[in-house]
Amino acid sequence: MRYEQLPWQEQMKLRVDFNHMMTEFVGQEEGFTREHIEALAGKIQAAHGSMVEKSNAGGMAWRQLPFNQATVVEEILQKAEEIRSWAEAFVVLGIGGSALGPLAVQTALNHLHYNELPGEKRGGPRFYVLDNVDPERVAALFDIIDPAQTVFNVISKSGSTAETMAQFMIVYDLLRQRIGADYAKHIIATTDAVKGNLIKLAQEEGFSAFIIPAGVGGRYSELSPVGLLPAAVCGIDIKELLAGAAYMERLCQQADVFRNPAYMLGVLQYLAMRRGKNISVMMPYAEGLKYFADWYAQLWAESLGKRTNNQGEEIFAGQTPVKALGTTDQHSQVQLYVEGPFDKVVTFLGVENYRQEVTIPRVCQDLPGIAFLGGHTLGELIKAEQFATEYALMKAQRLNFTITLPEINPFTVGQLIQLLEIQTAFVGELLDINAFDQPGVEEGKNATYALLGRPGYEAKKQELAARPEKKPEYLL
Ligand SMILES: O=P(O)(O)OC[C@H]1O[C@](O)(CO)[C@@H](O)[C@@H]1O
Repeated sequence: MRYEQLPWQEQMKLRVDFNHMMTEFVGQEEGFTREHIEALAGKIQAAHGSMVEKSNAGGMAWRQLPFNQATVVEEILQKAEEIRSWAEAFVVLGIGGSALGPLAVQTALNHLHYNELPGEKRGGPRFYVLDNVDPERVAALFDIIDPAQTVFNVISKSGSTAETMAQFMIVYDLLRQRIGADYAKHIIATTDAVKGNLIKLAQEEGFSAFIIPAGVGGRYSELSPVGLLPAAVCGIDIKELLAGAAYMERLCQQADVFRNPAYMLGVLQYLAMRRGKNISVMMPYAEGLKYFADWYAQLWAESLGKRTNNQGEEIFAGQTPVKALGTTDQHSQVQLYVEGPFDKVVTFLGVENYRQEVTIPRVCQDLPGIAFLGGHTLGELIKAEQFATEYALMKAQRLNFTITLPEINPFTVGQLIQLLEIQTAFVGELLDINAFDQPGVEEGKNATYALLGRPGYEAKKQELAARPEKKPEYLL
């Protein structure tokens, strides 16, 4: 059934307003018109065909996650219930897609001061994500948790990421010293079924493991056990999260290409890139969606930032993601967006109904400059500010569009994740690049291994030793 033939209740519960993308802004240099889209019809159809082909060949296994995890979801719920029965803290050790998704979903769907709530109100263990090896940050965490009352979820698709495995080794040693034989119940691995060191350790040491399915890369893994276990441990309804993602996936499967919201969002970004907009600002107008900007930054940068296309031609593709937050960054970045270079597109993530409301009291009524605020709610204020910022950008002919969630809940968050992942993959097809690898990070990893004396990296170590001394210009 075509998207528009779906009953209105089934039509997309996220609304996408192309504030200044598809509107017929004739005469406005920055507007796109339907003609721009239709001129790409052949390319859009080809990209769609390639998406279907790759999906059918199992290349986009992440698209099936909303449908094929019933068994593992039950296992996760059971494990979460056990952890919630005794653990005071749950710590994710991971980085990139192994950390940003859990952080984004936790922030969206739990109390914004979840860790500070009293235990009976929190209902589950305090939640921490350790996604760096800054010694001060790692040491600081151990100042506020008791390892004997903590579960550490080590998440690594490769099972070999230096940062995550270094954190693991610290925790592994500390737990064995502090707790002894039954330390294993304090560690849960989420990793590949066969690749890497982590699965081997789990099997040898007997700690629980959840598997990241083959074909699910880190930045596309939030709806796998990577995100589902931490969410379930913190009391988030993971079945609703998957239901929302399933809704969006079905919507994108049913809609024809020109009505597919993920595809259309992708086409507009593609058009913008071709017009030199090499910066993509993600600006949620909700504290709950703040870390979605961080999650999306990796998804967008690591998927699309590629030197060559599938033909081996050097194209240096990609768009620089910028994390912003409304209304906060109206007072730090919007000046640039309204008056600076015509080199960016702004995506607003709006919310129809905030889950809490606060009324501004009618005080200071003798000061007209602020008295007008009295009686309004903060929800009215933040939505007015969002609209005003969209308007200011549009007036300055700056490309922007808005994705609006009716409310932030597991269902809409699941939709948003699936929507943005499909959008990203589709732009990868339009650019004719591989959106699922990240060759550009290997050099840094290898240099790190060499500097730390990893066996087999001696040649790299010599190369590094021969490097020209880095002399900042001002020191010459
Ligand atoms: O889950 P892993 O294999 O530890 O990788 C962590 C992150 O590092 C990267 O591989 C980049 O180095 C990301 O793609 C990934 O999300």
